[in-house]
Amino acid sequence: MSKQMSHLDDIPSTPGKFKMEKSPFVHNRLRWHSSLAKLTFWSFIFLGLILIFFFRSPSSNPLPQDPSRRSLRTYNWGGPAWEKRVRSSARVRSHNGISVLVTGAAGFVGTHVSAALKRRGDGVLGLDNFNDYYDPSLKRARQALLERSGVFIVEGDINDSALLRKLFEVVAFTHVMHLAAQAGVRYAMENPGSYVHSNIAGLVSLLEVCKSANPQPAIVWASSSSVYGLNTKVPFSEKDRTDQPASLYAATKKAGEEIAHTYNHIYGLSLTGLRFFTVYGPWGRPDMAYFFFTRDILKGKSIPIFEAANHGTVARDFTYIDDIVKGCLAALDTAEKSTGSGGKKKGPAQLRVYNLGNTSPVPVSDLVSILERLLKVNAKRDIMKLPRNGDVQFTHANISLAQRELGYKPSTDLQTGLKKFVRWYLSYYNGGKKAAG
Ligand SMILES: O=C(O)[C@H]1O[C@H](OP(=O)(O)OP(=O)(O)OC[C@H]2O[C@@H](n3ccc(=O)[nH]c3=O)[C@H](O)[C@@H]2O)[C@H](O)[C@@H](O)[C@H]1O
Repeated sequence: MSKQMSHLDDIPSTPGKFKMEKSPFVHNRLRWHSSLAKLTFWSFIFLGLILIFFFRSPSSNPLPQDPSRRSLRTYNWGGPAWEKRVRSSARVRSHNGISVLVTGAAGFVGTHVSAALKRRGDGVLGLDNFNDYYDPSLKRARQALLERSGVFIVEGDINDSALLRKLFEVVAFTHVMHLAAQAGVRYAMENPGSYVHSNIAGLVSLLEVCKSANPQPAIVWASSSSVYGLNTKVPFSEKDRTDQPASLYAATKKAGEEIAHTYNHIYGLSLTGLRFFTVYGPWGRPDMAYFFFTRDILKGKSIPIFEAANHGTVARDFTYIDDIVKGCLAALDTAEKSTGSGGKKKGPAQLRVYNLGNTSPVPVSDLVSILERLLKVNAKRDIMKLPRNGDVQFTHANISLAQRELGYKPSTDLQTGLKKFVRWYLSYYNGGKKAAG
């Protein structure tokens, strides 16, 4: 940079000043031409550097502002060796096993579900775009974990229809576990486009390819407890209204449920939406409160704890990851086949929605007390008004439908689940001497 500046400094500021040189006119012209050439040359270099910096550098902000940056990324896929890996990962190794494409496989729930399916002998192929919504090194660590158990994660975006079509050409997936999404309720105000890109456009892109696949797979996908929005009747039942979302995140998940209805109705796709309630546990998401509270309590930083009007309690039906995994597997196992083929519906197909919660909401302040005991550190509590940017005051799942039809029975209370999370957290970050991002 300073070198370029010195070249720029060599150029006189006005041509008039230039003519005042003592050297003869011709010599001056030659000097002028060579200086112009140098200026042009360095300008190109400078521009080139700016462009390289723009496209290559990771954002200094951990949460990128421009969702389209993600779709600008190109991924390498294809070729005989790649296809061999895809086939081998998706190969069913148990009697009556299923072959599942897991989108968002390097994500929190995706990693746990992929590992569980692989353990019981199902074929599993992962797909993930490894975006930098939160520390991608955590996603890479999850990928390494899955690789050791024989799950290959294809690097790509669900909006890449050509890639999705290729995957279905190589493997006749019986099921899709669709967990790729832009998560987080508060971040939706910062980067609304990323929610539309992943949760709406991405879902449609995936369903388009599924509807044309032959055979069509059955699809189980992640909806959210946030679809209950501003409802006040508790516990939340699947029969309750879901037309008052409090965040764009919730609105895109609600839209997903309507889109699922459409693809089920027109093309005979078998679709099951799972409304997850604040899932937590080892290998979790650093953008979630229990995770960054742990990091900040350990650092001695104060943590913002939300409180509703008139000191009202804010509570969540925190649900442990192992319970969620059981619910996901049960949803896959009870999913009926899609009925269409070649993009045409042949008959009515299954369309389901289930709450997967814990049925025992815990105030956020109690969550902090449990963390204090487990970490043996007092938290610096900064009590704040619940922001009006997507948060709802409480969630509480009625799980009787999932209990009846999926045999879903959560068995981990928050104290037990957080103990397992803290053990993982300390060994992952302190064992490896990493700093939590
Ligand atoms: O069930 C879902 O469908 C969603 O669950 C999760 O959302 P939430 O339940 O909002 O989780 P999370 O942010 O961990 O806040 C937990 C609690 O801490 C409170 N909270 C939060 C932040 C803070 O700074 N202070 C605070 O008190 C906050 O008010 C809340 O009461 C997923 O992130 C989301 O992707 C989606 O899957």
